[in-house]
Amino acid sequence: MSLYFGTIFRRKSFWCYRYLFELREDNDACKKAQQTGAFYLFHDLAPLLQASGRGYLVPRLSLSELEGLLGKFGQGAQRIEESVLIGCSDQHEAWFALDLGLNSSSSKHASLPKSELEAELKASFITMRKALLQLNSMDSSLLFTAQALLRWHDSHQFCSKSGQPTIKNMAGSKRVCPSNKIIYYPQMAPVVITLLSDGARCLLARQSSFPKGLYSALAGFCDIGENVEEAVRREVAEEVGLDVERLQYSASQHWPFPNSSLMIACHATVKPGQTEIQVNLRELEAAAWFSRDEVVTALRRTGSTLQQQNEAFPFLLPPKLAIAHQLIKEWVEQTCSSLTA
Ligand SMILES: NC(=O)c1ccc[n+]([C@@H]2O[C@H](COP(=O)([O-])OP(=O)(O)OC[C@H]3O[C@@H](n4cnc5c(N)ncnc54)[C@H](O)[C@@H]3O)[C@@H](O)[C@H]2O)c1
Ligand SMILES: [Mg+2]
Repeated sequence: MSLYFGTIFRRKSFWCYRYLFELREDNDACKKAQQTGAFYLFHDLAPLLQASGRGYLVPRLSLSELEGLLGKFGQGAQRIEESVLIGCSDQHEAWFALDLGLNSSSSKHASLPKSELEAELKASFITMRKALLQLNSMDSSLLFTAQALLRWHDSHQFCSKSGQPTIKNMAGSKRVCPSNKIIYYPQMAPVVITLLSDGARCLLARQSSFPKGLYSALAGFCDIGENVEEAVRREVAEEVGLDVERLQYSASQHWPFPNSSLMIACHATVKPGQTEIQVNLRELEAAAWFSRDEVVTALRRTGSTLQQQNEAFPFLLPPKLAIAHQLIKEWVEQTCSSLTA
């Protein structure tokens, strides 16, 4: 079993994109790639991690190590066909993810006992929410992809038209209904996330489910038929009763919660003088304008974790991995340069 320190996930090369495309299209090539590939393990959608100092390392198994492990638990190599392709290295080492703890109704294989697996692997299956606060951006990106794909396969075992079990291709990039040939592809839900500014202040809000003191940018799922601009205007109006004046795209991020979302992050401004917030209490617990100084102080306190949270720090911002954090940081930098210009 080898351990990675997060140096594996960076922008893919041209060859890597082409290789992954080939593996998705060709079941035999994908099966062959498993022989020299590496496997990331999950148990009921929780990734296998190994505590190291203040963070986690992500263990990976070779095919022979995985076969040995399955053998110890009385399962054959056929189980490996449930794995999904999640990436590759520039040296064409393919990476797969396999969940040994899902209890799918159509799976031929039983879920393996978590604590025995953990003892055997000398590592633990940690929920993604817990791991999120301590993983680096490279590892988290790969694990988010893996979890999203594994979750999608688990919940798309049957054709919604015929009711028959669907069949996964080797890479796990699609499922097909054998009776009517309908092809199902993994899906993400588009979500807009907007940092609203009145020039001097930015608007942050919190839901009652957030950790104590945590405020974030306004977020909301796109409605069917909406474009990004419409979704931003609607969400801002629905949640805080304000009109968006100018809108600027910033960046995007795949986010695993609650299922699999594509977060589309934007900066927006309100018309000068039109800043009175009407909080929609069905959606939010609170929303308020924060000055640049207040945000700068809160950013200084926000590491990659929320561990500092306590009574002495009433105002917290999302962790570094969240795109909300990046939006807020960008706004601080922009207001700083406009102040000095
Ligand atoms: N990465 C980040 O920085 C960041 C920051 C804030 C929020 N988020 C994510 O954005 C997501 C959306 O924000 P929100 O909760 O304010 O959304 P929201 O304002 O649209 O409110 C959520 C409600 O929308 C409805 N809804 C409509 N389509 C849905 C779908 N496809 N899936 C689930 N619910 C749907 C449900 O009734 C749900 O209760 C959250 O789940 C959160 O994880 C990410
Ligand atoms: Mg919302």
